[in-house]
Amino acid sequence: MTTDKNYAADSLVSVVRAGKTYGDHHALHPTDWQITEGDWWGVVGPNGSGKSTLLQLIAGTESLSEGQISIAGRDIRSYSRKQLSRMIAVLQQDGLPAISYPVRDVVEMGRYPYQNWLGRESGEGAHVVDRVLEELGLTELADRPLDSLSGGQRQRVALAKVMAQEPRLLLLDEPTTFLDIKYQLQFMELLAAWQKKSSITIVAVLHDLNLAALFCDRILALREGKVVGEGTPHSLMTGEQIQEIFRVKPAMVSHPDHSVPQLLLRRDMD
Ligand SMILES: Nc1ncnc2c1ncn2[C@@H]1O[C@H](COP(=O)(O)OP(=O)(O)OP(=O)(O)O)[C@@H](O)[C@H]1O
Repeated sequence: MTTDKNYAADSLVSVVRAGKTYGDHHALHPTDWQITEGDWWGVVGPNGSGKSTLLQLIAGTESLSEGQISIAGRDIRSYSRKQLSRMIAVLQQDGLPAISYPVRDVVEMGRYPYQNWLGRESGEGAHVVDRVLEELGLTELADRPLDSLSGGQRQRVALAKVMAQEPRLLLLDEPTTFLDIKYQLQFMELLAAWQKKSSITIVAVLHDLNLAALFCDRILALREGKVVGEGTPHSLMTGEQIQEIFRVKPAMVSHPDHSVPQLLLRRDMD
């Protein structure tokens, strides 16, 4: 195993001058970012600011135009796809299509990185699916086809599938977009419980800044393909910085239970 010299000892992910260009358009300008193992990062920014691009580069599903990304001290390009999927799981905003597969079968697909070419797995693996179904309250739905579930239940199954994958790093791209407020909160609490138990590292692109402030340890803000802020919710979510990043003037309040900054939108009174 080759160890990369830019790798900080406690970094799970090391992003060094990493950039992505499509034609002559810089989707992501050269970016530096260190993600410490066990942290929960929120990635925020306006539409088209490069959030998904950054996530895809870390997931290894898009190739770098410049710079380097290392996962656990090794250049991402040196991993096979199967090796990467034992380390990294990705969940999109509409994590699973409404197909007629039973819930259990879908969650079992998360075990693919651990199966041999016959689709079999040795050791503990077989129990993982049962445990995950139980933890996410899906045992009773295990035999139901996915297309008979609500969008919120389906996103919970998508979470179960990535949990069954047992990754060290979970990348989420706007995972709560299609969920109502109850399911949004439930989804984030399930993530929080999982992180507490397993010290998994989480990177979540979130449009909802209030959810980001409630759940994330740290926030990375992008604008026009560049990092324009990085820090704790307290340090990043000030009225001035929100205005700088999003070009809206919010009213900021402190959450009455958790003392984190929360944002209220203001109507344009002019
Ligand atoms: N495959 C592609 N080909 C060409 N341009 C792309 C491609 N993917 C992204 N881009 C461009 O790169 C820029 C960043 O896109 P990206 O999807 O990373 O932004 P984002 O912050 O995730 O946006 P949103 O919040 O709207 O999802 C945009 O201008 C987008 O049009």
